[in-house]
Amino acid sequence: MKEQMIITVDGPSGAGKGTLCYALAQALGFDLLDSGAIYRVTALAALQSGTDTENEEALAALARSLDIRFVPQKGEVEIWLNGANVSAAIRTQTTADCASKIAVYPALRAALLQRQRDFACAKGLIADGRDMGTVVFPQAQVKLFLDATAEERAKRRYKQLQNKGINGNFAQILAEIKDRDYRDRNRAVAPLKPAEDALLLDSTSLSIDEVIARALAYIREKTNIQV
Ligand SMILES: Nc1ncnc2c1ncn2[C@@H]1O[C@H](COP(=O)(O)OP(=O)(O)OP(=O)(O)O)[C@@H](O)[C@H]1O
Ligand SMILES: Nc1ccn([C@@H]2O[C@H](COP(=O)(O)O)[C@@H](O)[C@H]2O)c(=O)n1
Repeated sequence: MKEQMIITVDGPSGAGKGTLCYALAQALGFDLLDSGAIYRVTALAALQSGTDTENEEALAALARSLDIRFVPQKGEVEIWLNGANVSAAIRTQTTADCASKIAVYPALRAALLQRQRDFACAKGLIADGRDMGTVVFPQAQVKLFLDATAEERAKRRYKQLQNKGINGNFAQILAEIKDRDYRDRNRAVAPLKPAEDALLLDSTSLSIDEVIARALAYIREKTNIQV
């Protein structure tokens, strides 16, 4: 059987994981797993259904029951929950905060584990998240940990909002990033941390193209992929 190639990209919010993973998936012709979207969809489902977001077992049961679909559409991937397109609804700050709060629960994480592993395929997979290299795909052939200072990540988010016509509050964005970092790095199960065999890539003073070039160079070094 052909070996399933998996490349993991972990790191904190705003480090540029989504941007890098999309570019790698395009360059290599691999599938893409946005695991954060799965946590966000679960958070949205909890908020919409009135599930108590402090009730670990209720959240795990909800996570097991969700019909989540990733639908490729004109170069983007739409995310559908129980028959509704929730691509925009899962990107709000409220959903992001709720996702990082419920992501601390071991039973919820266990309920989502196989759903993420099922993305591995013969085509190859780029997996974007917090625990891709440490927990979900410890067997991955290439592991990257993409980081940047909290200030730089807040600047990126601020600019991203401006590009959408939204005037964000820099201090608030920075505080939200730090809160999410703290929860993600300090939870008991699957905390955000580099896998022991991951390449650490600090993107603070690198352009997007420089990050992509370094990642591709490392992939060439670790595998027989010619890109
Ligand atoms: N190296 C870089 N230099 C400047 N801006 C960047 C860089 N990498 C990504 N960005 C920009 O930063 C913003 C956040 O990037 P992205 O969404 O890829 O981060 P992320 O790590 O996936 O965040 P999250 O985990 O919250 O989804 C985007 O607007 C993106 O264009
Ligand atoms: N593998 C993952 C991915 C995400 N999370 C949690 O979900 C939140 C939202 O993730 P985004 O990447 O879409 O911003 C994130 O803050 C994490 O708390 C996770 O725990 N594990």
